[in-house]
Amino acid sequence: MSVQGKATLRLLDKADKEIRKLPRSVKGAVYDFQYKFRDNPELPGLNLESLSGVEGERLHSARINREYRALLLHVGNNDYVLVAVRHHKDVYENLDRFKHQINPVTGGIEFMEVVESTTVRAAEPAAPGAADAGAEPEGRAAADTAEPAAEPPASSEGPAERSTPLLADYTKEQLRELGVAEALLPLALKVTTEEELYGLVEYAPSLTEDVLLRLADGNSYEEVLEAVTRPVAASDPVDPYDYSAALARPATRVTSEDTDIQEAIEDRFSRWKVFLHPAQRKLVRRDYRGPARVSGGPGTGKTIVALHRVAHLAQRLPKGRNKDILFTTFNKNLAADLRKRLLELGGQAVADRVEIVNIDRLATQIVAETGRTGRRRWIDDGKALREWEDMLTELGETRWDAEFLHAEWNQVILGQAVSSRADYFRARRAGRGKRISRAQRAEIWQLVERFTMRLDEKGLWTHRQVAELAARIQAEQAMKIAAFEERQEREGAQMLQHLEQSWANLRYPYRHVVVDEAQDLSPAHWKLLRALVREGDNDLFLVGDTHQRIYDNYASLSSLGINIRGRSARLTLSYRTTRQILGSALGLLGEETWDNLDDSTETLAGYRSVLRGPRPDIRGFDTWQGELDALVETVAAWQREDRERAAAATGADGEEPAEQEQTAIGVAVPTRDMVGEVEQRLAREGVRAATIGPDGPRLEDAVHVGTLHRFKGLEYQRMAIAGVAEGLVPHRHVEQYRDDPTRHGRELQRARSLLFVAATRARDTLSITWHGSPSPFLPGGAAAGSGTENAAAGTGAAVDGALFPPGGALF
Ligand SMILES: Nc1ncnc2c1ncn2[C@@H]1O[C@H](COP(=O)(O)OP(=O)(O)OP(=O)(O)O)[C@@H](O)[C@H]1O
Repeated sequence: MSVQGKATLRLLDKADKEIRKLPRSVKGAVYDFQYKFRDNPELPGLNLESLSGVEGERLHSARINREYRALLLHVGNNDYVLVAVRHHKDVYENLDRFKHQINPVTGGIEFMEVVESTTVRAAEPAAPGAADAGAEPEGRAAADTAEPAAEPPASSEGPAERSTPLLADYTKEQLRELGVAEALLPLALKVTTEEELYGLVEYAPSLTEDVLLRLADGNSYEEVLEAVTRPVAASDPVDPYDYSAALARPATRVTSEDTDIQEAIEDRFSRWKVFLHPAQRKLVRRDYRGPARVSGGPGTGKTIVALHRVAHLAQRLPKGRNKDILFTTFNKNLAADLRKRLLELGGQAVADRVEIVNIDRLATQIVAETGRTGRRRWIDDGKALREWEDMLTELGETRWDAEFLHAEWNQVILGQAVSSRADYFRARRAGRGKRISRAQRAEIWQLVERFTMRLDEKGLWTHRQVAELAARIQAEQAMKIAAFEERQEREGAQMLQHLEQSWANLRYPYRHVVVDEAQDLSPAHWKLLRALVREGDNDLFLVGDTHQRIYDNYASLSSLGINIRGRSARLTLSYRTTRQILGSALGLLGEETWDNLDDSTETLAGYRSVLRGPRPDIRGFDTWQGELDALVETVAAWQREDRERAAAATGADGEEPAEQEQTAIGVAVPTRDMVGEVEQRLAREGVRAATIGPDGPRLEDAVHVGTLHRFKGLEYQRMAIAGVAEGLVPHRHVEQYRDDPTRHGRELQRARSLLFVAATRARDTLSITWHGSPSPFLPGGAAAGSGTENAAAGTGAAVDGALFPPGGALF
């Protein structure tokens, strides 16, 4: 080791959590320590030494202050990785419990603490004096097990159950093949209770944690191998002694910048920015020979992958000032959020190269630039339908009704970006029910032409119309480019002399297009995006989940010139939702099948979480007023609890809690009227509330109230969904489509998705309530869990006794 050289000091996954839990004064000392260490690790005051005292051992300790020590792995040269910060009393005894290895399956560096008495260890804070209240998932998990309504404590199990190890069906060799850390194998095969298992995985490497919880969930060896281990296995042979090579592998979850440690100390650290899961990292960095798609259940980090992908592509652009990357999504407020987060992730240099705009706005800009249309006013579907009705009345037309024509125009003509009568004769009408003849198609086409002229004359248009027009404009542009390039190839230099300026400026606007929330885009949107970027390597990158489709847009990408075959991947580990919420939310999806944006089906197989918390609470009331009263009480109680927890986290010496996170609470209801009522009631009880509008929440620091739609893409620690009643979820108006089974089925599926989206916004706590009769989407037991308006009667749902009940069984 060179004595004069400066050192690099990185932070290993999970060590940041320990730092965040430390009292402020200790954090200050860690802050000074990392500066000094990087400048000169040999500084005498730092006492850098091999922990065992044996020369050449990798695990070192260094002095942070009188009481605390840093545990460091020496990787090679002056490269160190900070793996833990501990009180000195917890460092020097029983050294054998600290283990590190290069995982032979993934090739990543792992550090762990093997604690025999796991149950006790799990309940302790990371270090003496540390505040554990604001802790990240593990901290939450430990606290949550105290809830009486949650899983029964381990001690309630009978002696017979205690003695059978949870993973008795597996061999050491199988666990090893799945990537469980060698040092934890004996304990993993010994644990007999859920508590012990959680104690064990708290300080285990992430892969071990994921594998063990999945097996305990009842998944088979093969399933875990497929869903968890294979996606992160090293692609090259692993040398278990080469720590430098291991440091560079995606499986080593380590920060790259020195400033990351500072951010962890200052509570500005965002894990998503640095600790990508190896499966996420692979998707971000890969070179794709064409369009690629990433799917995955809610909270699996699709948006995070899209953000990193954009930053990765931006960093590889040739020097310049053009915005060569388009990053788009469906909603305006989500585009604003992406802009903020990309800046946070990549800084101004990256943000300057990226156009971030929601898809409809992009379409509007493209149309406006051509000057083809003049000033127009937007109308929504309701207003467009009234225009149809007026037109048919004026024409005395009775063969077709307005509702049918509007749907045909939206779903078939605009929906598939059909731009000529001839194309309409050929258009697929899948999902439209009633068959129509060629002569009838001719009649419909004529009426649609009349209708669009009528809107033109009145200066009106719909978003779908603009998307279709923009797609047409851009497709014409792409054809011109192709013609130009063909000519250029034929005529070469000769042609350049005769170039008109307009031809010389022909180019695709973007080199790369990245799309978030892909499930909600319409065929016209896809046609537009396809024409904005040259077909080729890394052209289009899409992330989305069709289970979360909440607008009436369906697309078959391959029929739109976007071929993702062989370039599709799925993320399966949720970073947002607890296992309990995830299981219940999956139950809301029923037995439906979902498409994969490409004429085939999509599943959520393997979708899982390693976080845990209380089971969702589901309650019924006789009337909406009774439900409202309970809702307000719940929200007030959550706020009280969070205030008390924050107060308890204040150190004994009055020191501020180390991690002060404002608890975010969301309240979703099915209708706009209910939003108003909830907001008023909360305000009356002195709870600060704000509605979520089209641009997002009107106030950050308040309880957010909105319709189910408005919660798309958002995230809350505590989430209440009220009014999940018959007639409201799904809304009774879907019954008007009873005679058209395809349409009816589609409307029902969308309503399920909407409830699924709202339920999966919750991180820790989820409450679902209803009045009258429960929504048919709530599993059968909902009615049995019903209470009455008389307060305490509303009880949590009956709980299945299984250790980790399968998805959907939790209600
Ligand atoms: N590698 C990671 N490390 C830490 N946190 C992560 C990671 N990946 C994602 N997250 C966190 O998980 C949460 C969900 O991520 P994200 O919003 O990207 O998921 P999503 O799949 O797009 O969700 P949805 O489909 O529900 O909108 C966020 O809080 C995000 O910061």
